[in-house]
This record gives sequence, structure tokens and C-alpha cells, in this order.
Amino acid sequence: MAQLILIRHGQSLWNALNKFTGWVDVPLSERGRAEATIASCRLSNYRVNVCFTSRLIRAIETAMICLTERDDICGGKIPIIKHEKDDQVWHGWNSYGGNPEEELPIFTNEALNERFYGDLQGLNKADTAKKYGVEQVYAWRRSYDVRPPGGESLEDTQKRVNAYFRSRILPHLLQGDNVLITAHGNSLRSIMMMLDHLSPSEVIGLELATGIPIAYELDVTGEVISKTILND
Ligand SMILES: O=C(O)[C@@H](CO)OP(=O)(O)O
Repeated sequence: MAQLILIRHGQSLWNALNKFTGWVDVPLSERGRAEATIASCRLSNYRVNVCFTSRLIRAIETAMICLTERDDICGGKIPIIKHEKDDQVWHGWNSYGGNPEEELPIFTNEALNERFYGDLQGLNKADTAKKYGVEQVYAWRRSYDVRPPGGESLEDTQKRVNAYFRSRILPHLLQGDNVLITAHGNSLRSIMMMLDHLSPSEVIGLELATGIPIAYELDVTGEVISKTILND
């Protein structure tokens, strides 16, 4: 049995302005950093062995705050980022082997990034709804297979997220490691759709709050035994 904790990053400066963000690399707001701190308190009874984040700073900041505000979640280990990148120069310069007795790896990979929002990135969501209609914008934001202009549908996002989950994250869970994933509304909706066996019509109603941990217990085959939303 293993624990899997999912956290949507804390509020970003563009969440606060109600802008479509996608792959634009916007940092946390003051409130977002506070949400990550509160998340770390809510995780005081949990121990993590390995962490995965997207390549975007709002998810990385959230991971780092959660893992460094208190010593207990890392079991006293030092969290160290392992940047995953297929580049020979990078690979050589990033080649520190690590010490698993003392260090907790945080793997960053763009496979866990937010849905790419294409031409909508940087636009205000309310203004966009006035221009294109509430229903159209809702379909771009929450439907499974409708692509926003120039961007990814949830289905597109799910393909890259879940391929990464199966190849890099699931093996840790199957060997009993407790895993923390800090990522984004739509990359986490992709994972939850798979774990919770949601249909395309059911996933439309799945909304994730910023900075609230969702803790799953998984059996030895990776199926969900329990799910707890840590919001109080
Ligand atoms: O702008 C975004 O990148 C996402 C998350 O903030 O928006 P939405 O919730 O509309 O998918």
C-alpha cells in the first residue's frame, strides 16, 4: 500500500487576476505561498519518499514550500530538485548521483505542466466569456475533447500526463513509496480522471481548489483504496 498526495499549486499572480495561464511561467502570489504553507501543516501526519512537479515555477514553489516548512513530511531528508531533460550537456552538468539516505528527490518534467492554453494565454477569463460567450468558454475550460484555439484539450493533456504517470510515477507507488505530485488544475484532473475512473462527462464537474492536498491510498496494483481531501 502506498500514499499518493496531489496538490494543485497555490494561487498564482495570474490566478489572482483571473487570466488564462497555461504554460506561461507565473509565480505564486502572497496568498498562494500562504496556501502552500497551510498545505504543509495539513500534511503533518504524512511522509513522502519522492516528489514530482511540473516544470512551471508555481508548482515548484508549492512543492518546495510544502517540503521545507516542516521537517516531518520529508522524514528529515533534504529535498533536491532533479531536472529531467534529454540534453547531453544538461545531463552531464546535472549528473550528481545523490544520496538516498539523506536526500528526497523532486523530479520536474514538462509532462506535468498545465494544459497548453494556446491563444487564450494572458487573456482575462471574464472578458473572454463576454467576447465568445459563457458556454463556449466553459467548453474550452472544462470539456474533455474541445481544444481552445491553438491549445490542448483535456484529452490531449491527459495523454502526455498519464503516459508520464504510468512510466515514471506508478512504479514508485507499486514499490510502496509515498509520492507527492504538485501540478495544475488540468494536469491533476487528468490523473484523477484515471484514478477515480471518471467518464468524459463526469470530469466536466471536477474542480480543484488551489493549495488543497488530496491524499489517496493505493493498493499493490495501483487501484484506489481511499481518498481524503485535506481541507480543514
Ligand atoms: O488558466 C489556467 O491555466 C487554468 C488554471 O488556472 O485555468 P482553468 O481553470 O480555466 O483551466
